[in-house]
Amino acid sequence: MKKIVVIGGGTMGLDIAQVFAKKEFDVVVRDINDDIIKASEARLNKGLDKLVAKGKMDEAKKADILAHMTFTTDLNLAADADLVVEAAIENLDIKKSIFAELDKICKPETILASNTSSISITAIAAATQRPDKFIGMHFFNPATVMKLVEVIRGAHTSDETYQAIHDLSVEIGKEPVEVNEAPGFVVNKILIPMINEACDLLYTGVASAEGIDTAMKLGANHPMGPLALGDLVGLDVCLAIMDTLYNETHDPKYRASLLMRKMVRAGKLGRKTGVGFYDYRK
Ligand SMILES: CC(=O)CC(=O)SCCNC(=O)CCNC(=O)[C@H](O)C(C)(C)COP(=O)(O)OP(=O)(O)OC[C@H]1O[C@@H](n2cnc3c(N)ncnc32)[C@H](O)[C@@H]1OP(=O)(O)O
Ligand SMILES: NC(=O)C1=CN([C@@H]2O[C@H](COP(=O)(O)OP(=O)(O)OC[C@H]3O[C@@H](n4cnc5c(N)ncnc54)[C@H](O)[C@@H]3O)[C@@H](O)[C@H]2O)C=CC1
Repeated sequence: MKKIVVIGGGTMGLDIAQVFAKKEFDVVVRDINDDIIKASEARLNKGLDKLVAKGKMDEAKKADILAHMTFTTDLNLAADADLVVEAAIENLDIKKSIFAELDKICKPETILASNTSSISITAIAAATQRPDKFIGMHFFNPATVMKLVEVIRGAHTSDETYQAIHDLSVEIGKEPVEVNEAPGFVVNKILIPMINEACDLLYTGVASAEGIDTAMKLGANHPMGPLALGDLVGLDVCLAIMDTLYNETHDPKYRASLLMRKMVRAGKLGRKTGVGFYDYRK
């Protein structure tokens, strides 16, 4: 495997691309317009500069990573890719339309992977003529730091495709866990309802945001509190995951918190919009 295309240069796409580029794969990041692509490239430069300033990376490695990355709005650059990892927004119809197009553009051997947080791999794969070469490759935020990759088999994923993505995950320094398709897979089935519960605690006035987060940090030894984590993930992503869990199971325990939905409607998505449960604009 040599050339990898990442669809979406947002929170996850940019970090995933960086992980591959660090291991010297040729990576293309594709997003929908020039402004977003420029902002994504600027975020990459800023992030790498920070690592250099902290002495965690030297200038030569930074230059090497940049040399392995291309930013574009042109999906046709995926024609000769060995792998495409999609990290666009958490919406089935959008993912299906992206993969229907990729299926026509990419060479027949290209593996198509989605970084979806919760959506059925089988449902997305149905937009293509190659469901055997379709798989979930689910990274965790921040993807440059978190060790896990959930490797998710859809109904038609071949063993060959599974093995290729398992081996690639090991090659980039991650720890793969094999997962059979189910809404939310493993981590998000547990983690996102916890964030949802934290929203309800805040909504019902049981404790302040700081109080809830401090309680979970000190009482459960979590590295960050659930509300701060919701802000890191993005409340739009959390809400999309809760809605998938609910719509797939109709189990009321997965009903999204009214506060979470209200905040998404208000555009308070967390770090990416500058405001969520906390204010990041300073
Ligand atoms: C929604 C989904 O589908 C799935 C998901 O992703 S769910 C979310 C999963 N993620 C989590 O649960 C994250 C929980 N939080 C954590 O693990 C930690 O708070 C954290 C890794 C984010 C930060 O860790 P921390 O110890 O508080 O901060 P810090 O000391 O600054 O960072 C630890 C290391 O990560 C690095 N780091 C932190 N954030 C980083 C980033 N965004 N980019 C690059 N490096 C980063 C730091 O440089 C540091 O590296 P060293 O160990 O080499 O010094
Ligand atoms: N935020 C998180 O913590 C995690 C998110 N995910 C999943 O990763 C995916 C991306 O999430 P985020 O990066 O958080 O979202 P984001 O909102 O930060 O970024 C999404 C990006 O996709 C772009 N995009 C939308 N349509 C596109 C298209 N047709 N082609 C190319 N780019 C397109 C948007 O312009 C945006 O830049 C989602 O499926 C999400 O569920 C998975 C793991 C963790």
